[in-house]
This record gives sequence, structure tokens and C-alpha cells, in this order.
Amino acid sequence: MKMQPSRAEQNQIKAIIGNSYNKLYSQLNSNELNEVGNYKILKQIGEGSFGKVYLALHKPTHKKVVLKSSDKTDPNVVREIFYHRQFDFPYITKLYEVIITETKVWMVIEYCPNKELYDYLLSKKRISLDESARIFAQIVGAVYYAHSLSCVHRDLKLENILLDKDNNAKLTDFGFTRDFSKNTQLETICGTTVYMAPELLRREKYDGYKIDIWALGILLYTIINGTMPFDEDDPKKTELKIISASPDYDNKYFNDDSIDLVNRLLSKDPSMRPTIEQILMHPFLASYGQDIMRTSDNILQSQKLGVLYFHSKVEHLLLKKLKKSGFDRQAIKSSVQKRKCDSLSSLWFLLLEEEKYRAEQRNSKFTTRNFSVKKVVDAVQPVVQPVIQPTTAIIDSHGEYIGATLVATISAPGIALNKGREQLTNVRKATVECIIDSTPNKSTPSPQLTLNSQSPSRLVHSKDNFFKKVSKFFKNKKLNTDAESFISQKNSSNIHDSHSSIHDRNSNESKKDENDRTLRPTISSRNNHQALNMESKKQENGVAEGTFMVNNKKKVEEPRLKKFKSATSSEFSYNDSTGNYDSESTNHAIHVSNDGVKLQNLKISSNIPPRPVLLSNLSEISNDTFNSDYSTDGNSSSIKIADTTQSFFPQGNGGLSQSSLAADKSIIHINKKIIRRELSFISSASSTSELSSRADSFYDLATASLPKAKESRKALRSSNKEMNSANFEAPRFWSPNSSYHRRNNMRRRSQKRGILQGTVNDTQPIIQEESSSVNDDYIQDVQSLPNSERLEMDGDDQESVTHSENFRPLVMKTSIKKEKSDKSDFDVRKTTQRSFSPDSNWSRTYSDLSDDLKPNKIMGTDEPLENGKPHIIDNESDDGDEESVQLSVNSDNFSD
Ligand SMILES: Nc1ncnc2c1ncn2[C@@H]1O[C@H](COP(=O)(O)OP(=O)(O)OP(=O)(O)O)[C@@H](O)[C@H]1O
Repeated sequence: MKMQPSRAEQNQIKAIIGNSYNKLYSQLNSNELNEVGNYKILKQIGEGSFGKVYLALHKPTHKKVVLKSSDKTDPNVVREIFYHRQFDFPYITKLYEVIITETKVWMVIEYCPNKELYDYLLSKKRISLDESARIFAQIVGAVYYAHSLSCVHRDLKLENILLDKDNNAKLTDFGFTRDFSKNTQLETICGTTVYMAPELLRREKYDGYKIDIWALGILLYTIINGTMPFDEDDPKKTELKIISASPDYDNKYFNDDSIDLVNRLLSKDPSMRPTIEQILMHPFLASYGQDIMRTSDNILQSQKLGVLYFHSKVEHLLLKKLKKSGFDRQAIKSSVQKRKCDSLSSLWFLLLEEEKYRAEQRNSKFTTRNFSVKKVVDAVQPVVQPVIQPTTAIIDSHGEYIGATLVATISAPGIALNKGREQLTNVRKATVECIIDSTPNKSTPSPQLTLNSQSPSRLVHSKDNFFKKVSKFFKNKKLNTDAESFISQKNSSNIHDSHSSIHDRNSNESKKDENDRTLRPTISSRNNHQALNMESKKQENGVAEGTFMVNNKKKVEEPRLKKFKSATSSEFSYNDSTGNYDSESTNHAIHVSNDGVKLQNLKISSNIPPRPVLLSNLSEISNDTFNSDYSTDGNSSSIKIADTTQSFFPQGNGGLSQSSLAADKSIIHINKKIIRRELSFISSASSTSELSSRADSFYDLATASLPKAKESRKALRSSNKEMNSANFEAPRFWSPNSSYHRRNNMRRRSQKRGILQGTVNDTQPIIQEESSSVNDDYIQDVQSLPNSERLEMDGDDQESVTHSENFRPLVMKTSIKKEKSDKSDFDVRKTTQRSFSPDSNWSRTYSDLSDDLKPNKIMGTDEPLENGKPHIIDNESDDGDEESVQLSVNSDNFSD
């Protein structure tokens, strides 16, 4: 039965809301994005055409992850998530969580600190045969796994293979993946020219598996040789070579086995190419291939039988610990097994990694210790028989008992104590570590002695500390969400029971929040906006690429394109193409010439189901995420956030806008896919992070009138002629200068993504997310801290905000009234005023742009821009209400 909260509880709830409100207020003044969901953003590490890639910290566990943001306008994001989350394989990056905010989709991905294989190759020039075999076998393993699940990747290339800390390969980027079954054929041409199989270039229907295998051949050749096998300045010549030439082999780098394998992989006739199993069995891969095949088969079998999770000892132990700390076992299991990609499953996977790592460490520790211990005991025993008293129990950070520190006093001075071959004389006292057993209840441990001058205090801390803190973190999040939802429904009598535990709330929170507001250097939104506008200008003025102008002065190196990417995968069409070769993309694909220069008419089918665009509706499709008390995902707050554009506070009717209908349709559409895949829909809306969702929403609100400005920027950006010029030289060695595939980043990537920049009715936040300026040292610091200390940092470092002097309140009426009896430090105002400062760039609109900045064409095409806006999308409602905008997308998204 639901209970009405007491007066005191209500006051507590209000205090919490007050805190949240004030925190949000400050955050809105901040120019940077510090947090998304449970993740603290540390720094930007990459950038794509539809978003940025950040290094981030999972706050409850302090594990590093990668946050990849994509605009919701990116038509491939659904595809990417849909496939990526199905994969759980050692050589594929793990997708932990998906967070959906107002304008963005955030993918939380396993962090691979050693970057791309591309970078590794650059640094080494070429990779030795043995290492090539090892890395290549892992890549083939990943492809074997994906193919076994009837998925083809279609964009295998050096840039899509990352390396983890042990230099293991991890396949990533599933934006072009699709289902594929034997004996069917595909038509959509996608990939990167230099990796494309001849049949793709001949515009024939193709076997999806075989084009992946061709790309593997290109990869193998390239890592061994240091140059690509078919690579000419003129793309046409490259194509010709792919179709008819054989690769050249340098005997300095290749042996017979590698030549044989590459030749087979690069068979012009797809039917002559080996199967993926045959590749793994090839002599070149030696034992690597067979081991990986065995591992893959085991994983696939477990996955098929539904026993991939919760069957190992480590998993049982972890589950037990989580349960003990108050987590709902079933909720965790459900999250993980259904691949919800929510905060619970991400917590699970991150903890599990840590547990596995620790278990491995322990095993190896035991082995070494037992070995050395025996020697020492043998050496010591004839001399002295110390009386050993345990003094401190050694508990690892997860509460596991692994031994005890002992002090053995040796009474007689001058006794010689042998430690291996070393002889210590005059030892009076030695700290001896005694490994008793990992099971605490064993009554008669058999001590094994080793000399250890250092006390293992790092390992000693209170048993359940870690899990308690993790649990507390989630509970606090939950309480925040509940409290907010309580306020939003305060006219309703149904109050969630969990409010009864409101007293558990950290009473010092508001004080702490104050302290948390540390200022960090950022690029201000104003500068950012200026930069964007100036960038447009610069392009017109012919200012060198890589700089932008502020106040007519050359200001700084433009950092965004510092890393150039390959000519990206695209749905290709050719200038000289006469026929409609690509029925899968007939009406909707963006036709891009091979060199990415010429764009043909873009047609967007009006009956393409809209994608879920607005967060307000997403909560409806992710209710199953919120069953757990520990989920940080708030299903109600997302609605509130979206509603902010109309009224910040509750409206009583659930506030479904027109967009609900649009999103409903998309939900139905997506659900079809889900049913087919027998997977639940992803969790979404990690909205208890006030900054992530609310700020995002606020940015929308603040910039709702700016789509045209965005489009103009995009169109102008794509107009950069310099970027369009392709002038590649003959095959060359990889060197930092050979930026060959790394140019034309933004424009090509958008083409790859199958969507023309500026063609979608979205609203671009003028305030760009910026990474926090936390540097590597900070990360190192965190890492080097003992767990006990690291955990103490929790909560203290949750927020850091920057105040802007120009920020003044926007008129906003709240329905919160201060209770007379309310003794909380919540500064409740009946009416709060906020407005944009007149000179704030936030309030700039398209009309502020000078005429010379307004484009009249989509560059590279003859597509006119109507009032600076491409006419090809026409779904915006008349009143321009952003809530009613439906996105038309490349329907390749839903088909091939
Ligand atoms: N899991 C990861 N670990 C470490 N770095 C990563 C990870 N994912 C991405 N990065 C870095 O971020 C950069 C951009 O990522 P990514 O290529 O996935 O973006 P993208 O938008 O998909 O680009 P594209 O579509 O052109 O491939 C990469 O070059 C890589 O260095």
C-alpha cells in the first residue's frame, strides 16, 4: 500500500529538490558538460561528424570508460546500438550503457587506452609477422563471432580496430553492420574505397561475409607491409587496381604463409575467398587462430544456450556481494541478460571486470607466494620457530578475506635468517605475511611464511566498504529521482514507498555541493559559438584550415580536426553511374561520389518511420529499466525535462506533445526489430544526472530558434573546397605525414553516415559540450590511489561548474512554496527570474548572422537552401515548435 509521506519527509524531499534545483541552476551557468548519467567526463579523446568521444569515469566504480555521443540526427546510431549491444566477445568493445538525452545518444563503451590499430601501425611503421598473426587472429575472431550471429560488419578498417591496455584488438563501430544470412545478397555499397571488394566496386550484388573477408585481406597486408595494397592518388586508379591488380609482396616483410593467406583473402572472385573458419585454421595464424576459434565457439555456445552470464564462480560471488549491499539480484540479472544497456548492467560489467582482474591477480599472487614461502620456511625453520600471531586481517577491496599480517619476533640476537639466497643477520623482528586462506571460516589455517618488509595495508580496509558505497551511490540517485517525481506529482496522492527511507539521505549534501563547485578552465560557449561562426567566415575568406578567427585576429589552432580519418564508409553512387544499382537505397540514400565530392539529389521517403527523437517519449519505451530501486534512470524526469520547453514544472496531464505520436510510431517500428531479435529495448534517459539531461534540454530551449544557423554552419563547413580536394600519392609508408585517409573528416564522415549535413530539422545547441579539463594526471592520481581512498572521493568530486557573469535568470514560475516549518537550507523562491544577458551568444539567432554567412546552397551540390535551410526535409510543423519536429532519416537505417 502506498503511504503518504509525513510532513518531515515532505520537507526532506523539498530540501533535496531544492538542492537539485540550485545545483542545476549553477550547472546551467556552466559552459561545460561535466557529467552524463553516472559518468564524469574527463576529457575529449575523439570526434566524429555526429558527436564527440570522451574519456569518462564511472563514478560508482571509478572505472574508465568511453562516452561516444551521437546526434539523434545520425541515422546510423540506432543500427550501431542495435547490433553492438548484442555482442559480448573479448575482441569486441563492450557496450555498457546507452543514455539518451534530449538531442544526443550517448554510448558508454569499453575504454581501449592504446587507441586505434591505425595509430599503432603509424608508430611502428609495420608490425612483425608474429604480432600481426596475433592481432589479426583476434580481429578474425571478432568477425567470426559476428558472422556466427549472422551479422556482417561492412566497415572493417584499421580505424575501427582499437587496442586495449594489453594490445589486444577490439573491433568497434557497428554503424554499418546488418543481418545477413547465407544465400542472400546485399546491394548497398558501403565501406571505405581502399577496403572495398571488387564486386562492390563493380556494383554487383554481394555476399556480406565475403566483403568482410576481403577487407580482412587488406588489413593483414597493410599491417605487415606498412602500406595499403591498392592505393593510388586517383580513386579511379585505386578502383581499377582493386578490380584487376595483384598486391606486391616484399619478401623482407612477408613469409610464404602470410603471402598465401593474403592472396586467398584478396581473391577477386568472392567464391574463392576462404571462409572465416578456414582463415582461423590457416598455418599463418598458427595456434592463435585455433585458440580463438575454441574460445569463440564456447562463447557462442553459451550465448545460444542462454548461459553466458551468472555461471562462473566470480559472477556468483559478485552477485552475492551486490545482494548483500542491497542490490536487487533479479533486477541485475534481468538487466544483463536482456542487454538493457542501462545503469545496472553497466555497473555489473564494470564490477565484473574488476573482480575477474582481481581473481587473476590473486591466483598469480598465491602461486608466487606459495613458491617463495616454501623456500623461506625451509630456511627459517632450522634456526627458529617463531610464534606467530595474526595481527591484521587482510581483506581485499571487495571484502574478500585473503590473509593476515603477522609479526614474528625472533628473540635471539645475531640469528641468521635466510631468505632465499640472501642472508639477513641480526634480525630481531620481521614482519611476516601469512597467507592463511581465502575462506575466512577455516578454523585451522596452515601458515605459510614469507618475509615481507612492507605491510600490505593497502589491502586492509573495512569489509563491505566498497559495495556499500556503490549501493549508497545508487540509492542516493534513486532518492533524487523519486523526490523529483514526488514533486512533479505533488497533486497526486500516490507517493512512492521508497520515500520512507529519505532520512538516509546525506544531510551534508547541500554543503558539499557548494564545495563541489570548483571552477575548471573551459572553452566558453561564447567562444565556441564565435568559433563556429568565424569558422564559416574563415572558409569564405580562405583562411588556412586549422585556424579560426576571433576579432579578425588569428586566434588559436583549430583543434577539432587534428586527427583526420579515413575516407569514410558511404552509400556510394558514382557520377558516371547510369543505372539504379542500389535498390536498397533507391529513395533515400544520399548519393555520394566516390571521392566524396559530388552529392546528388537527396530524396527522403516520406513513409520512412520516424526515429525516436524526443526524450519525453523515450521514457515510455524503457519502463522496464526503472524496476530496480537502484537504477539511476528516472522515467519521470525525462518527461519533465522535455516539458521544460513549455513549463518547467508539472502540468498534470503527463504533458505528451505532438511528438509523442511521432515517437510512438518509431517505438512501434523499433519494437518490431526488438521482437525479431528477442531483446528488450535499450534503457534510456539517464536523467537523474541533472546536468546531462536537464542541461541538454535547457540548451535546446535556449537555442530553439537556431536550426537555420546550424544548417548554415554545416553547409558552409561542407563547402570548404580545400577539404574536397583529394590528392593522394602512390603507396607510401605510414608516417605521421601520410594523412591520406584522414582528411575530409567531417564531410566524408557525414556522407558515410548516409546523411547530408544540414538536412535535418534538429536544433543544435549553441553551447557545445566541452570536455572537462581534467588531465591525465588526475586519472593517474585516481588510479594510483588505494581503493579505500579512491572511494572517499566519491561524492566530493561529482560536480564542477563554472559560473558565468553574464547569466541572469530567465522568468520562471515555480509551484514550490516555502513551508513555514521548513528548516532546510533550501532557498525556495516563489518566483525566480532568469534571462539571457543581452550580449550572450546563447541568444543569437540566425538572423544575427551577417548575410555573407548565410549560404544559399548546399555546398558540393546544386541543392538550394531555402532561407538558409535545405528544402529536402519538410517535416517541421508550421509553428516551428521543436517538439513537433519529426526526423526523416535515411531508411537504410531500417533496412540494409
Ligand atoms: N572505446 C574506445 N576507446 C578508446 N578510444 C576510443 C574508443 N572509441 C573511440 N575512441 C577514439 O575516438 C575516436 C573517434 O571514435 P569513432 O571513430 O568511434 O567515432 P565515429 O564518430 O564513429 O567516427 P567514424 O564514424 O568516422 O568511425 C577514435 O579515433 C578513437 O581514437
